[in-house]
Amino acid sequence: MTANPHIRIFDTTLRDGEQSPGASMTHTEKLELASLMEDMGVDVIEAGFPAASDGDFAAVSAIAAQSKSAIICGLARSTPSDIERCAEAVKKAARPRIHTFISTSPVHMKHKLKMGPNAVLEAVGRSVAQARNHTDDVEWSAEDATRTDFDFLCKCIDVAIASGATTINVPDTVGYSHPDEYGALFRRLIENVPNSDKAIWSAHCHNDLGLAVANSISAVANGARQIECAINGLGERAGNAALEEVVMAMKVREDTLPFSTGINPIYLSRASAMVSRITGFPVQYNKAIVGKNAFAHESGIHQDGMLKNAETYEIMKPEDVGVAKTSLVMGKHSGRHAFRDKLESMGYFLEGDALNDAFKRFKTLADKKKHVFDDDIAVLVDDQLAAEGERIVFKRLRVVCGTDGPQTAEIDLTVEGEEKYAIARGNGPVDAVFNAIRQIVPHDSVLDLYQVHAVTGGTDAQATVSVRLNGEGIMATGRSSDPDTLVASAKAYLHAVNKLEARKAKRKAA
Ligand SMILES: CC(=O)SCCNC(=O)CCNC(=O)[C@H](O)C(C)(C)COP(=O)(O)OP(=O)(O)OC[C@H]1O[C@@H](n2cnc3c(N)ncnc32)[C@H](O)[C@@H]1OP(=O)(O)O
Ligand SMILES: CC(C)C(=O)C(=O)O
Repeated sequence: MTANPHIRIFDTTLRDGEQSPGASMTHTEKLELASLMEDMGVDVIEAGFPAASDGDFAAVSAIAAQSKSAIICGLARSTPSDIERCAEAVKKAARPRIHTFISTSPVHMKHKLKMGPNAVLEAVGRSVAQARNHTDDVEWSAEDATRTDFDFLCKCIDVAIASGATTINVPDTVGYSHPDEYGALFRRLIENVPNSDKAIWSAHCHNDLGLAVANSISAVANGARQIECAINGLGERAGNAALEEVVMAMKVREDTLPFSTGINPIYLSRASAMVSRITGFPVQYNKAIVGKNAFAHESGIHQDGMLKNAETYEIMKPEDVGVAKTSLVMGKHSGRHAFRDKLESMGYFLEGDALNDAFKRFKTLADKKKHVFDDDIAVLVDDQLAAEGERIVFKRLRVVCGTDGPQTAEIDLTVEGEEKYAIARGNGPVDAVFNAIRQIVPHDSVLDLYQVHAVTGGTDAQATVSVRLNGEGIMATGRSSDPDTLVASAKAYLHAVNKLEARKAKRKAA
C-alpha cells in the first residue's frame, strides 16, 4: 500500500492572521505561538512581513533563531528592499524561506500597482531570482490569482518557476472562488504550466463567502500539496481557511480525501485557546473542531444516543483534538436518560417516583433558566430530599410588591394533606410572605437569620435562601433554592418551620 500524499501545512496566523484588525500580537506572544506550532507539526510558519516594521522584522528574526525543524518564512513584496529585509530576517532559521508576491489580476494591476502586464512579468522574474540568491526555498504568489486571466497567470507562473520558485501559491485573495472552480483552476494550471512538476502547488483561501476550507480541500483534491491556513481561521477580513478544519477534514474523511498532514491534532484546542487569548478574539461557540459546543449535546434524543454509543452523534473523538471529553449539557431539551446519568455522576441515585419528580422539577427550572449548572441540579435534588415527609408543604405563592405598596403575599400550603390559604401584608415582600405563613402555622419563634445568595451566575441564577428560627429553646434552620427569591424564601422558612414543629413534637413526646 502506498502512503497518502503529504500535504504541507503552512500556518500564516502570525502574518495574514495578524492582518486581522485588532489581532496584533506582542513579540513574546509570537514566539510562544511559533513554538507551539512547531510542537504541533506545522511544516511552514509564515512568521511575518519583515519590511512592515522593525517589530515585525525582530519577531521574524527571533522566530527564525528559535526554530528547530519547521521552515520559517517571511513575506515580501517584489521590491528589492522588501526581499533584502526578508532574507535578513529569516536567515537564522535552519530552514529559511522567502515568500514574494505581486498581483496579477487586471483590477489590481491597473488600479493598485499601476503597472502593465509586462512590467508585472518582469517583476516576477526579478524578485524570484533575487530571493533565490539568498535561499533555495522560494515561494511565489500571484495575488488575486482567481480573478486573473488564465493565460497571463500561466505565463507568470512559468516565469516564476524558471526563475527558481520552488512553491507556487495560487491565492483566492478576496474569497471569490468556489470549490469546483478553484479545484479546476489547479488542475488546468498543473496541466498547462511548463515544468509544473518542479514546484509544490499551494492553496491560500480567504473566507469572504465562507468557502475557504472547502476551496482548500478542493485544491488538494486537484493537485495542491500545501495549504495556507490560520488557527481559528484568523486573517484579513473574514479570515483564512481554519487550520484545525482543513487538518481534521482530511483526517476524518481519509476514505475519500486520501492525504496526510504532519499535524498532531491533540494540540488543536490548545492552539485555538492560545490564539484566542493572545488576540482577545473569542472563539465562536459553534466553531467546528474547537468551539465550546463542538462536542456538547443538549437535546434528549442526542444525549440518549451519545450515552448508548458516541458514534451516533460524533464523527471524531474530542480527546483526539485535545478536548477533555464530550459534554452532555443539561437544559430544557434534555431527557430522562441524560438527567439520570448526570445525577449518578454527581452521586445521586434516584429511582421511580423520586427520579420522575426530580426530572419534572428540573424541566420546570430549565424552562425558566438559560443555563442549568450542576450546582442548580444539586440544590434541586437536595431540596426535594429535604422536603420529603414534611408536614407542611408549599404549593403556590403570589406576591404584590414595588413602590406603591402595601406589600402583600397570598400563599397556598397543605398541612398534613389539608389545603390552607392565607393572605398577609408586611414590611416588604419577604415579611409579607413570612406573615402569611405564620397565619397558617402560628408559632412564637423569631427569625434571627435570613440570608440570600446566588447558586450560579447570571440574573436568572437560582437564589438559595437560608433562614434560622429561634424560640421556646429550639433553633431550626431551613434552606431552599429557586430562581424566584421569594419562592425560595417561603420554602426555606417552611423547611425551618417543619423542623421546629417536628422537634417540638419530639420534646412533648419525651
Ligand atoms: C493580500 C495580502 O495579504 S498582501 C500583504 C498585506 N500585508 C501588508 O500590507 C503588511 C503591512 N504593510 C505595511 O506595513 C506597509 O503597507 C508597507 C511597509 C508594506 C508599505 O508601506 P508604504 O511604502 O507606506 O506603502 P503603502 O502601503 O501605502 O502602499 C503600498 C505600495 O506597495 C505597492 N505594492 C503592493 N503590493 C506590491 C507588490 N507585491 N510588489 C511591489 N509593490 C507592491 C503598491 O502599489 C503601493 O505602491 P505605491 O506607493 O507606489 O503606490
Ligand atoms: C500575499 C498572498 C499570499 C495573500 O495573502 C493573499 O493573496 O491573500
